[in-house]
Amino acid sequence: MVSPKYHRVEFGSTLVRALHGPTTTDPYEEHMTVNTQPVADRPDPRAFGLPVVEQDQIPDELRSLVAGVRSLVEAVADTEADPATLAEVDETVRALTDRIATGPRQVGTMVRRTMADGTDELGTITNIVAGPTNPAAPPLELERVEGGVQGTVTLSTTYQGPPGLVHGGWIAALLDQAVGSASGVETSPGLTAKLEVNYRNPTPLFTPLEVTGKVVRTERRKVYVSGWIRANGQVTAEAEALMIRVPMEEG
Ligand SMILES: CCCCC/C=C\C/C=C\C/C=C\C/C=C\CCCC(=O)SCCNC(=O)CCNC(=O)[C@H](O)C(C)(C)COP(=O)(O)OP(=O)(O)OC[C@H]1O[C@@H](n2cnc3c(N)ncnc32)[C@H](O)[C@@H]1OP(=O)(O)O
Repeated sequence: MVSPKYHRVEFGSTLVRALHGPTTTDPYEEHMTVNTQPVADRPDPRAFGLPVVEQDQIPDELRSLVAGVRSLVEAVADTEADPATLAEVDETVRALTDRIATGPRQVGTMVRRTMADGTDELGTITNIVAGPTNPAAPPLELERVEGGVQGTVTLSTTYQGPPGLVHGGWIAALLDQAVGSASGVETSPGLTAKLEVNYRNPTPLFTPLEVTGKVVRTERRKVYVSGWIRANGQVTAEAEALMIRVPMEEG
C-alpha cells in the first residue's frame, strides 16, 4: 500500500486539494467506466480518493471535440481574419463555452491507457503533455520499447518559441513526460526530482519528433532515466532525470 504519511503530507498540493477539497460530480460519469477495483503492486489512485477512467471509455464525441478545439486554437493563434469576423467568432465561441461548461471534473482524475504491448499506464486525464481530454496537450502518445517508452509528435505554431522552433520549456515538458512514463512502466510511478536538459540542436515545428525515455538504473526509490528527442534522425535535445517513486510501504 501507499504510505499513509505520503498520502497525507508529501504528495503535493494538487493531490491534497483533490483529497480534501469538495467532491464534484463527474459530468461524463454516465459515459465512462470508472474502475473501482484496486490494482496490486502499484500505487492505487483510488487510495487517494481519485477516480480512474478507462481511456477507451472516453466518448468519441469528446475525443472529436478535443481535436476540433485544438484546431480552433491553432486557427485563432494564426488568424488574420477581419475584425467583424473575429467579433462574430468570439461571440459564438463564448456561447459554446457557456454551453459546455458543466462544472469541473474532479482534480486529479486519472485515466488508464493500455499501450500497444499491453502495458497499462496511469496518468492524469488532463495531463498537459499527454492528457486525452486536454486540447492544450499535443498529445504525446508513448509506447513501450525496450527499457522505456517512445512516441512521435508533431508540434505546430502554438508551441513556438524562437521562429520556426519549439519552445525550450515544451522540449523539457516532452522529455519530462517521457522520463516519467519510462520510469513508471519500468518500475512504478513517481515524481520528477531533477531534470537536466541539453539543447543540442534546434527542434523544428511541423516535423515529426521522436521522443524517447529509458531507465538507466534504479536505487531503491530513485530511478535514473535518460531521454532524448530526435528530428529528421538528429538528436535535438537530451535529458538526464531523477524520478522518485511513490512509496509503496510505510517507512
Ligand atoms: C495518486 C496517484 C498515485 C498513483 C500515481 C502516482 C504518480 C503518478 C505520476 C506519474 C504517472 C505516470 C506517468 C508519468 C508521466 C509524466 C511524469 C511527469 C512527472 C512530473 O512532472 S512530476 C512534477 C514535478 N515534480 C515535482 O513536483 C516533485 C516535487 N518534489 C517532491 O515532491 C519531493 O521532493 C520528492 C517526491 C521528489 C522527493 O521527496 P520524498 O520526501 O518523497 O523523498 P526523500 O526526500 O525521502 O528522498 C528519497 C531519496 O531521493 C533522494 N532525492 C530526493 N530528491 C532529490 C533531488 N532533487 N536530487 C537528488 N536526490 C534526491 C534523496 O536523497 C533520497 O535518497 P536516498 O534513498 O539515497 O537517501
